[in-house]
Amino acid sequence: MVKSFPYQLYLVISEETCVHNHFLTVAEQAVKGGVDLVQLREKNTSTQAFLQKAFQLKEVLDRYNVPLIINDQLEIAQQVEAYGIHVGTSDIAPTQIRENWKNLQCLGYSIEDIQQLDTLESKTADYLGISPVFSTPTKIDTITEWGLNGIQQIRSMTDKPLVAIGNMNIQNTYEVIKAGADCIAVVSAICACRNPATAAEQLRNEIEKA
Ligand SMILES: Cc1ncc(COP(=O)(O)OP(=O)(O)O)c(N)n1
Ligand SMILES: Cc1ncsc1CCOP(=O)(O)O
Ligand SMILES: [Mg+2]
Repeated sequence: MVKSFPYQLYLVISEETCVHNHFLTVAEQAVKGGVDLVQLREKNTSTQAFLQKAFQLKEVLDRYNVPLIINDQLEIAQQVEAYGIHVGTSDIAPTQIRENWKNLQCLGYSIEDIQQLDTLESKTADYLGISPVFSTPTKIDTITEWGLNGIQQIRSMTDKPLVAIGNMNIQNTYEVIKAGADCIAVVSAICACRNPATAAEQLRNEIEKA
């Protein structure tokens, strides 16, 4: 379990969302621009291809001491010795993950409705993903669009680190941090840009203003 969560700019990446550059280039440039945590989220690849990408990405991130989180897939996360895993309500439960991965360092769990906060699964997580803060075409199978009020409400109910995800960009980062998020997570705001380093730098500046 992580004792602290010093991360503020979290890149959630897949090969298909990287429009202009190879995903490994995007990850490296984003880290140079200020990303301090990266999640590999491959939804449309075979297990074998996911595993290969995870090894490749870990090799890049290790050079910069940036931790790797794997989306959904416990076996892949363990095989690549990732820093952690992120799961949601339709995935393997956090309590089950803890039982099966003894030296897991960081477990992220998506919060999709307010009742979930008062569950053992949420309490087992190291950070909570506010999912989504704003609706986004990148993930359409969502339940609650939390908005700024939702962040404030969740902030008042838990001391866990809160990661804001869903249509996060340089226009809304400042207010989302002010509302109580500790970290922002992005796909398109970095992966769809021609210059991932500049995109990350601009997001970082907004975080630091708050
Ligand atoms: C940081 C972060 N927050 C939320 C999510 C969404 O996870 P989940 O609800 O399991 O949905 P999928 O990503 O699996 O489609 C996330 N991946 N990362
Ligand atoms: C993975 C995920 N979980 C909640 S919203 C989302 C997608 C965020 O993508 P974008 O940053 O492009 O809106
Ligand atoms: Mg999931």
